[in-house]
Amino acid sequence: MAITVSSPSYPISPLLRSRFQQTFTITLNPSTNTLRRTHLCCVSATTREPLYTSLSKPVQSSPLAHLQPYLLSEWQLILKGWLCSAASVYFLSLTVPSIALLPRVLCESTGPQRPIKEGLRLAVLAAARFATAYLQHAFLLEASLRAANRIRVRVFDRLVHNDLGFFEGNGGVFTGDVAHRITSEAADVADMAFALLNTVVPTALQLVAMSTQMVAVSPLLSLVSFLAIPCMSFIMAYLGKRLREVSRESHFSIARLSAYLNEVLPSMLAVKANNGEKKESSKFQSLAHEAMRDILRKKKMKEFIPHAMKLVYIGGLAALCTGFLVISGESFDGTKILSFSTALALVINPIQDVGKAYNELKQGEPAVERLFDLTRFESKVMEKTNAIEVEHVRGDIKFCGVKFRYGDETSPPVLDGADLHIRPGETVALVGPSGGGKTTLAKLLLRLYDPLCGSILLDDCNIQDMILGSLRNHVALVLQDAMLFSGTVAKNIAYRAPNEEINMAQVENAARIANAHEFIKDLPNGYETNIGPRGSLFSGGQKQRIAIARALYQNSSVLVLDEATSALDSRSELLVRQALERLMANRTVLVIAHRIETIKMADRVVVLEGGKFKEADKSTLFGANGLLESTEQSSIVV
Ligand SMILES: Nc1ncnc2c1ncn2[C@@H]1O[C@H](COP(=O)(O)OP(=O)(O)OP(=O)(O)O)[C@@H](O)[C@H]1O
Repeated sequence: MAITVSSPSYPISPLLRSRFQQTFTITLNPSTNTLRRTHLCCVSATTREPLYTSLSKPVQSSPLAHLQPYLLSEWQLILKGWLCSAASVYFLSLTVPSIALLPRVLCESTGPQRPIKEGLRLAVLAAARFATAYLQHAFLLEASLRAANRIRVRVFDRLVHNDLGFFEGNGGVFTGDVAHRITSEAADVADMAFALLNTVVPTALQLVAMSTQMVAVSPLLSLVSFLAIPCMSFIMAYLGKRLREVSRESHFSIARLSAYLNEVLPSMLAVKANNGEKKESSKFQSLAHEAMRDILRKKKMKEFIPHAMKLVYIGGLAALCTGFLVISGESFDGTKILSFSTALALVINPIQDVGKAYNELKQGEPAVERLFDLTRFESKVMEKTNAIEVEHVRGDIKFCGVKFRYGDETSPPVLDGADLHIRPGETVALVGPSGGGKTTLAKLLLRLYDPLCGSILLDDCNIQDMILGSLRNHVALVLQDAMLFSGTVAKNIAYRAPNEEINMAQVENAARIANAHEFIKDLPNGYETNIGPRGSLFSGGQKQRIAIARALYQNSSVLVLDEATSALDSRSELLVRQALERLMANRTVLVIAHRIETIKMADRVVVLEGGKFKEADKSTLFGANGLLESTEQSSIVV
């Protein structure tokens, strides 16, 4: 049974809320009528294109349920922390009567011996209390940080295994937002875990110990004192709800700020070239102001809650105790009063701690939800359980009636029954109008997306039957944007190899063939030079040659090449072209061609238009009149 509800209870940023219309399909378990799964379908308000895939996991009502397994995995540290807390409370409970006795000892003793002895006893007890309290904090802090780190690692691991569609915007989450969740919000989760661990047992122990002392002095007055607690619970519940809302808003504003920075900083070239500095500064200012306002609201609320609780508790307590004392006429001696009030003060402290922990809990809840949201998207590209490892391929590629579209049925198909056979060792140049689906075809060949119908065969084996890693080992991809990572040149060329298995001889050989060795050897540390973020140290042509060296290192039988459109100077162009020719030799190559020379080099040219392939004749393509109609529309650089 499926119900579609229009008002989502699922957390979503106001930014997304304003952009997208959401539809939630809640599936009920037919036998028990209980909520089993939530399928989330987020569609664009304008195109109605789905932006989320379905949620895969049963709904867990409480963020604490998410945290539980990670905390349990740190049980040894938690146990140590709680044992230290028990010891700390034990020393505290010995300290309280000693403090109460001290004035009498001072008044009654004739020599210095007894006060010194009592003073020393108190000092030892206080030192023991502080030492055990410190160890309690240290163990619990380590447990919560380790648990949060495990969550962070797990979330990232799920994230990198998501479909490419998730990162291409179909997940409805901006990359800056993702980075914010994994860094800053995971830190909030650690604070929340610590607050919980440091409150549940230690506070309960201290409350029990101090209450016992109070009850021992005056059971009735203690009972009256505890009556103030329910007043506090109401206030705490109300303020906690408010804090949760305020906290969620502040998470969203920071996430927006982070997403903005993530977008604008790598695009500084475009900003500067378009005189956009002022515009971007004012955009940042407004987002930063929004974030500051929301954070301030959260911080004020956080500060307010423990004080409000303390005030309510002490106020209620004073009223109740005074009323009780007046009515009952009970009287206390000095020691009893001191003992009772010390214990009472030490009850107020943990109650205040409960308030603070409640703060952290309410503030951490949205962070837990947002963090675990990232693990809920289910990949559409799934590896079959009986998928096969293919050792060697000749490079025979067949696209058989491939149909594909991004989004739902309302979006137009990018490929519509496309058929193409590329024989082993053949170089096929793919041309066609911009937006015709050339890059999409490359993505399908690497199984970054699956076709809606039809199949893609590599050496007559459906790529959906192959282990994903095995397929991607046999198909190398060289993109227009070289996509280098911060790290050394060697690590970039041998990106596929684990760091410890980099074969330097192969790296150097690949670099030589790719015409990259000459400039690499002149770098300060040669192959060990750090290339800066996204290879900022290199020119466009150098980056392309490193990307070609990377593909050569991979040594796959099939090469998919999205030729760069950006023009290089003639020498650089020649070096890149030579490198490409060497890379393409003895491989099956599908090249998304943007240059006439590449088309001339190819064995065949196919035009991708209207979602289908058409064979083109090279001689007519470069006839006396120049370019054919189809190439005129395409992005061929002449
Ligand atoms: N991740 C995506 N989500 C939704 N639509 C997409 C996505 N990627 C591409 N498209 C759309 O699919 C169509 C084909 O895009 P594709 O990038 O494959 O074209 P192309 O032929 O490579 O274009 P160009 O030559 O300009 O690079 C375009 O209409 C594009 O808007």
